[in-house]
Amino acid sequence: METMHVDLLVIGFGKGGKTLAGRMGRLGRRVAIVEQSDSMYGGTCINVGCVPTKALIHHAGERRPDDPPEAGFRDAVHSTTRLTEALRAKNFEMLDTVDSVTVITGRARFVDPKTVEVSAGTDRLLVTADTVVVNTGAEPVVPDVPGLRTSAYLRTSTDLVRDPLRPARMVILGAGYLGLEFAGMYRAFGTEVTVLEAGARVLPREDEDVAGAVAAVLADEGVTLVTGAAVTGVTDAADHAAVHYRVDGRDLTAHADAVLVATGRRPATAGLGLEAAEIRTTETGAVAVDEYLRTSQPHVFAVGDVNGGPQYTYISLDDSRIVGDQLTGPGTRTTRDREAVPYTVFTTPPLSRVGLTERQAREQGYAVGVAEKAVAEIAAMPRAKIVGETRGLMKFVLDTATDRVLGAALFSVDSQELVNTVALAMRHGVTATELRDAIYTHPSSTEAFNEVLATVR
Ligand SMILES: Cc1cc2nc3c(=O)[nH]c(=O)nc-3n(C[C@H](O)[C@H](O)[C@H](O)COP(=O)(O)OP(=O)(O)OC[C@H]3O[C@@H](n4cnc5c(N)ncnc54)[C@H](O)[C@@H]3O)c2cc1C
Ligand SMILES: NC(=O)c1ccc[n+]([C@@H]2O[C@H](COP(=O)([O-])OP(=O)(O)OC[C@H]3O[C@@H](n4cnc5c(N)ncnc54)[C@H](O)[C@@H]3O)[C@@H](O)[C@H]2O)c1
Repeated sequence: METMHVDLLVIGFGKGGKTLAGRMGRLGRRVAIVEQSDSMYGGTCINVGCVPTKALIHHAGERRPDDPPEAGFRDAVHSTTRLTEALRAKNFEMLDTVDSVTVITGRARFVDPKTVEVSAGTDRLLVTADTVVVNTGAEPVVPDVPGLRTSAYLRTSTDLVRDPLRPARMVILGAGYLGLEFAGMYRAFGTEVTVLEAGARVLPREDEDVAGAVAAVLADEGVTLVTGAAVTGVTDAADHAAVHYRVDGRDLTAHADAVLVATGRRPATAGLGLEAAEIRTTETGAVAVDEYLRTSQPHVFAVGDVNGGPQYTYISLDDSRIVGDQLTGPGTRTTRDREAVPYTVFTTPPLSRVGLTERQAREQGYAVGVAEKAVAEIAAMPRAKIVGETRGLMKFVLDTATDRVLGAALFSVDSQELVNTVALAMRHGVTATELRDAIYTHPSSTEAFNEVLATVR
């Protein structure tokens, strides 16, 4: 069997791992990065996650009412596929062209703490390394519902972003990020969408008024949202699936050409041989790490979704900064440095959040002030009217004792950009009054802060 030794071995071509591989390779270290699939160079985000979903959502928003749904959808999927192919090729090239970096296509598994076997078909390669970084991402959870796992109509987000055939009817299990983004996007392409959520409401982590505003917009678009739904079984008929569920003591059935599971993603550790390397995992199956992202083996780190942290591309990127700091810097950076990490659910308009919800702030005993306004009523934000997207609301949660911004929920056009300004302000101690009285360009969405932050009560 062939063998090789490297300074750094990265398992999985995700955001954090590829960034580290490039950084260390450019410093002249011998690096190997292993990716199990030649259609995944660059990882989940660019191939089957953030980028294709946001591209499809963009195309859905560009549709005119008289556009034929079938052609529009096919064109959107094809143009998205061209985009992901180009990004994948660029990602591969960015590492492949660094002299000391070797990209290996195959599946990796630890055989002992310092040795990893890579297999591709009948080929085997043994790689030993001084440092190993596990970056294998996460995979969809398929709930144990009778008939679901064997249904011919079961789909994951990965299947859907590559499928040019638009289902006429879709049932989505789960009303989290994935469920709501796909619901809005498919609905805009003309699909009849039913979302079955087990919890009492959509986006259970958000304030009730915010989640309610998102639900109202989706319902207005024609999405059927069922909360408190216990999915009891799936049966395949000749040309569709029947999804059975129980809500408020009643047994109901929804019919679908595709059943999308959007019930969370779990760290991808199956078959990695973590036991052979004596690398500990958590109760949820994530690779256990300390605040420096070191595993129970001091020379092995885990970055990105696989370490059980928040599942966002920019967290995987930040993980790579922490490990990079361990490998070539002062080694002081940790996950505890993270403050006010924002996120966006790409519904239309998008919902962006940072910091505490109003509920959390009250539970934590702050002297809570709330500044809130419906987008349609913000006179100082003509941008919403210019682009014809006046739905949504802006809400700030403030500490009236210190004038600090504790959190924000921005359900509005451009909020995926706005939230970064609020997060930066929170991190650097900019007060609510300063944020309110700052000079913003016109016409922009940010200038809404002048008006909304003046409504504090
Ligand atoms: C549909 C969808 C939409 C999303 N939208 C957003 C968004 O808008 N914004 C955002 O920030 N996040 C979004 N996310 C989450 C984001 O994609 C992930 O958090 C991020 O990609 C995780 O990156 P990672 O570095 O952990 O690894 P990944 O990018 O997941 O890479 C892991 C790689 O490891 C490979 N691998 C696994 N096991 C092995 C093995 N044994 N051997 C070799 N290779 C292996 C896999 O093939 C994969 O390529 C979305 C996710 C999904 C599914
Ligand atoms: N815009 C983004 O940043 C973005 C977009 C998509 C995905 N992601 C990432 O991917 C991860 C996975 O997303 P997700 O939406 O699948 O997970 P999620 O955890 O956000 O939501 C899952 C939802 O499914 C519900 N659920 C669980 N089991 C169920 C069942 N049996 N029947 C009905 N409902 C059920 C839960 O109550 C929850 O509301 C997220 O944690 C997120 O970090 C991010």
